[in-house]
Amino acid sequence: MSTLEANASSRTLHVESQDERIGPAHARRRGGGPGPAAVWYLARRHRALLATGIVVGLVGVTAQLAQPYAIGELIKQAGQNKPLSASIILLVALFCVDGGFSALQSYLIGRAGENIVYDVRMLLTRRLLRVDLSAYGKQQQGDVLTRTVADTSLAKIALSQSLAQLVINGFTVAGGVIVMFVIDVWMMLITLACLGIASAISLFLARSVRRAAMVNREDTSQYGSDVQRVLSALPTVKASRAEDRETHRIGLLAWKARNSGVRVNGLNALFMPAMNVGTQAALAVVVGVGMTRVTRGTMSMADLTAFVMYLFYMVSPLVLFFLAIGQFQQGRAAIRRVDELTVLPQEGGVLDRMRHKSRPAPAKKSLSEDKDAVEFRDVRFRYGSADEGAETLTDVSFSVASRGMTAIVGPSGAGKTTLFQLVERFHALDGGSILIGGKDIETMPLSTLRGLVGYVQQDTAAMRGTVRENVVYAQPEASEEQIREVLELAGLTKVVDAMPDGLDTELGDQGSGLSGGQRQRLCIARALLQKPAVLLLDEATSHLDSDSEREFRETLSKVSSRCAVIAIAHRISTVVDADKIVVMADGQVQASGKHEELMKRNALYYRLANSQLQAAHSMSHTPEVPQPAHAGPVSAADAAGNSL
Ligand SMILES: Nc1ncnc2c1ncn2[C@@H]1O[C@H](COP(=O)(O)OP(=O)(O)OP(=O)(O)O)[C@@H](O)[C@H]1O
Repeated sequence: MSTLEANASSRTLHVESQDERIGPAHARRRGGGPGPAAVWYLARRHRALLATGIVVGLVGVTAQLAQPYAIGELIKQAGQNKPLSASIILLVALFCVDGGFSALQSYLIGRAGENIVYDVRMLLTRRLLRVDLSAYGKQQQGDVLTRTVADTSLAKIALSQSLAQLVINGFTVAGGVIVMFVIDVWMMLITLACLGIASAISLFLARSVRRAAMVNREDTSQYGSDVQRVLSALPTVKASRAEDRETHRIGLLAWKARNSGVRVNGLNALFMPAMNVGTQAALAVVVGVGMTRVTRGTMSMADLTAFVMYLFYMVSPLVLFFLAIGQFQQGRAAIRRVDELTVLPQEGGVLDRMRHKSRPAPAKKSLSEDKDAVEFRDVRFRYGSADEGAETLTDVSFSVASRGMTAIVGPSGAGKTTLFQLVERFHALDGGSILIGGKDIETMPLSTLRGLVGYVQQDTAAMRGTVRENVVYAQPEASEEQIREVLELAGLTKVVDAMPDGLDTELGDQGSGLSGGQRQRLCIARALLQKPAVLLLDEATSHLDSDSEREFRETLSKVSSRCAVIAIAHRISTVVDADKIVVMADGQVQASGKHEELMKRNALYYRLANSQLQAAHSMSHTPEVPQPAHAGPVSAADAAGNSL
């Protein structure tokens, strides 16, 4: 492990140990409402570095403030023909302290900022990877990305640079004010009155900037989400000739973001004039009143000159101070957006994560042959709340033996995929229970559960990376021999051997570089490598040609002698040999049994199977399948959309 990796991982562990305290704890502290201030919590952990940076900056500012005095002394010494060496050394020392300390301050504040943004991004990464899928499904992916990348950067600037600027320039202004008070109280009160009005206007502007910045962040995020939506479906956009339509639609969002950005800039731009008008007014009044008092003899010319010099000296820090307020307010808008992401519900809950930490997944993944591998007991589930529609699954009950293949068939939308997702605990049940090896999955740590179950999804998920990385994704420590074995089982050996770099060939996003069928087989190889006790295959053969599917069926029969295979299948050829077939419709189990039985006693199964047998018959001229008395006509929809 490199030093960089070692540092990162030790830091990650440190941050991880504090992770559980963030979010819920803060939400509780504020009465359970939104805005858990996780970002502030993480920023506070770097307060020592921030404070050091600010103190170093203040030393630099003090050295800067002392320079006019040292120059005055030098001129005085020169005027009196005295030796200049001491004054020159003092002046050079002040220059060096000023330069050196301001460089050190920038470095320390920048470092603290990077530490904060690292911690925030690690927190977000962990939380997003453990997010409850139902909650995540409601988010726009582009928006999540904007919050994770762009908003965290803005938060970093606010929590490091802007905060430091506020303190250092605030100190400079306060120092100047005190010196000016010492020179002349009345003149200072007049100055404060003029600057006070300008400051009040600036503070009002700062609040408006924060509101406008929040709107601008949302608009920019919407634009980002839409660009992401279109880019992720670019071939569809092109094939649908939707480029102009999408350009127009995204253009409108870009225009909206542009307008809110212009508003933020406009409000920001008012800062300078507000302060300039204030300082110019103060200067005019100070010079007018000062000259009158000098004429009357109530103020010396030297004091008036010093007073005016300090007034000039104060202008720049004062402007920077208010600019930092504006920048800080923009950052607060970003911080709020990042905080909102940190409170997305997490799957499994704290208890599960604690169990997971103290008790890693067992190495042995086979289930006892005596017990059912999976048992669904009166499972009820709906997406969303009760008033959002009917139940997706109603009282689903069936069991799956620890060896052999169980096929699930049924019309599109019957709830088959949902059933698999419930086994993986992607969503919580509304009623009933699911048992694996006789144990309720709710009582298992997620890592144990998901170690027992291999899942090949309907939309196969290959990733950017090498073929090897894709295959070993769930089992990173797999040996070369094990990888070769599963590639052979999945019928990928020839494909991989023909690739330029074999197993180390790079694939693009979503596994581009492979055909749909090859991607599907890659995902099957990945699931097989895991040696699961239960293998869930969601239409895993839909992209395979007949030869590959036949080979894969042979693989399945080998695999199903070692574990339970549950396959959602849309090909009759995959289903006929299954040890058990479960027929689902409208979220309920209609019937279960073997192919021959169901052909005789279940009308839905008969229709689903027969549509394919008829199609096969018309292609191969095989004898017609006899229709039982109860069977209805086969609709085009049945033939096209059914999972069989
Ligand atoms: N994330 C979701 N949010 C809300 N409703 C959903 C979600 N996913 C699925 N559904 C709904 O749940 C029902 C069951 O969907 P599911 O994907 O389980 O069906 P399926 O039997 O696997 O269909 P197919 O054979 O077409 O894949 C459908 O009516 C679908 O619209």
